[in-house]
Amino acid sequence: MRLLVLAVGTRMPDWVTIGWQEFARRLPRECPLELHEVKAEPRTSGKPPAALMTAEAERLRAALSARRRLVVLDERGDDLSTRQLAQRLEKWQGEGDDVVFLIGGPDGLDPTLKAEAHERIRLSSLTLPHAMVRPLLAEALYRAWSLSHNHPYHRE
Ligand SMILES: C[S@@+](CC[C@H](N)C(=O)[O-])C[C@H]1O[C@@H](n2cnc3c(N)ncnc32)[C@H](O)[C@@H]1O
Repeated sequence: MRLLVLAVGTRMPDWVTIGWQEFARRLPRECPLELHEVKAEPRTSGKPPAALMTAEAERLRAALSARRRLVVLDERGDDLSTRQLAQRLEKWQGEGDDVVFLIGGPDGLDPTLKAEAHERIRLSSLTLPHAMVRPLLAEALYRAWSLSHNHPYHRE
């Protein structure tokens, strides 16, 4: 199983890239965590947020492969404990599909993408900056993997 994070926005600040890499590189070869970025629509275009999100959704869809489980990161999604996330990862691994985690841009994700997703999860009830979600998600996935594999990073 591959874990792919598909995110709106390129040219992230260094702290985002460093934070992402810090955790993504810890995942083992049999469960790699990869990042794929699509361009955000320029916020200077004067387009309304819905039009910006539609354009970004087209780019996200173009980057999606056919056989994958789609998980949307959304502040209104389901709350998962680390154990629940670990159980999800184990289940997805058993099903054999790659898992794609979608992170929206500054205005969020187009509602049609949210509707298409198999799951919607949140990392907090707070609205987080989209850039910050990347390292937080990488850490959460590494922690969940650690729990499943009895790795000292997270044991219960
Ligand atoms: C600034 S937020 C967009 C907020 C926007 N008002 C909305 O309704 O989605 C940008 C992206 O970051 C992610 N995000 C923000 N807060 C999150 C949270 N608490 N949990 C999970 N993902 C979050 C989502 O993917 C969202 O599309």
